[in-house]
Amino acid sequence: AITNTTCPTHHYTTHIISTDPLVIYIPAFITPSESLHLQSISAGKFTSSQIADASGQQHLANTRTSQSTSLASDNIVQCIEQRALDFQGFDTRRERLEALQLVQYGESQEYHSHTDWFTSAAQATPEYGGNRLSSFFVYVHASDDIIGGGTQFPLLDVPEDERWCKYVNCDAETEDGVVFRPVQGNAVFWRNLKKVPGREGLVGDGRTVHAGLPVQRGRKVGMNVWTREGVLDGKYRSGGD
Ligand SMILES: O=C(O)CCC(=O)C(=O)O
Ligand SMILES: [Fe+2]
Repeated sequence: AITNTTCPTHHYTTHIISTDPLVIYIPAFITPSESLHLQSISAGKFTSSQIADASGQQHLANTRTSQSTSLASDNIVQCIEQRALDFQGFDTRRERLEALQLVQYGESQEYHSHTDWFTSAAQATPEYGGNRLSSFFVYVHASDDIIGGGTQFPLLDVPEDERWCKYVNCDAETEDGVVFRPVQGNAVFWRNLKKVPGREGLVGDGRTVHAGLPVQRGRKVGMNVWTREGVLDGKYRSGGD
C-alpha cells in the first residue's frame, strides 16, 4: 500500500514534440536531489543489460551494452512513480507500473534500435498486464564531459523552432530523425501502442523505434518508467502489494 502522502509538488514543464505517435518532452521531470538519490540506491547493483528475444527469453546481446538494475520502491522512488502515473491521468493505477529500471552507459556503450513494446506475446501476457503502453526515459545523470549518448527516434519529424535545440541535437541530419540530448533531470515520454481501425485492442507502434546512441565520452545514467496496458502480477512489480 502507498503510505506516502507527502510527495513534493512537481516542477516539470511539458512540450509536445509529436501528437501521433504521442511524444512529450519534459524538462525537470526529476529534481537534482532525486537524481542523486537514484544513483546512490543503485550504486554497486548494476549488471549487464539484457534484451528479450522473439520467444520472450531474456539474454545478453551486443545490441545493448549498458548495465542496468531494478529499483526497490522507497519513499522517494514512490513519489517519482506517482508523478509518472499522475502525468498519464488519474485513471492510471500504480499496479500497472513495472519496477523502475536504471541504465548506465560508459564509453562506447549503446542500445541499438528497438521498440519498448514487445513483439513476442510471451512478454505481453495478462500476468504482465499486457504490453507496454507507455515509456518515460529519464536522464538521471550525464557527466559534464559527455559526448554522444543521445536518444534517437529516427522516424519522428525534426521540429523546426530553435528553442528545441537545447533538448534536441539540431546538427543531426534530417534523415536521422529526432535525437534527444542527455540533459540531466529531463525526460521523454511516449506512447508505444496505437489503435488500428477494425482491430481490437492496441498494437505496437513502429514509429516509436529508438536507440540509445553510443556514449563517445563520459558517462550517462538513464531510467525507464514503463506502464503496462493493465495490472501486472505482483511478482513483476517493485513494491509488491
Ligand atoms: O539510452 C537511451 O537513450 C535509451 C535507452 C532505451 O531506450 C531503453 O533502455 O529502453
Ligand atoms: Fe527503449
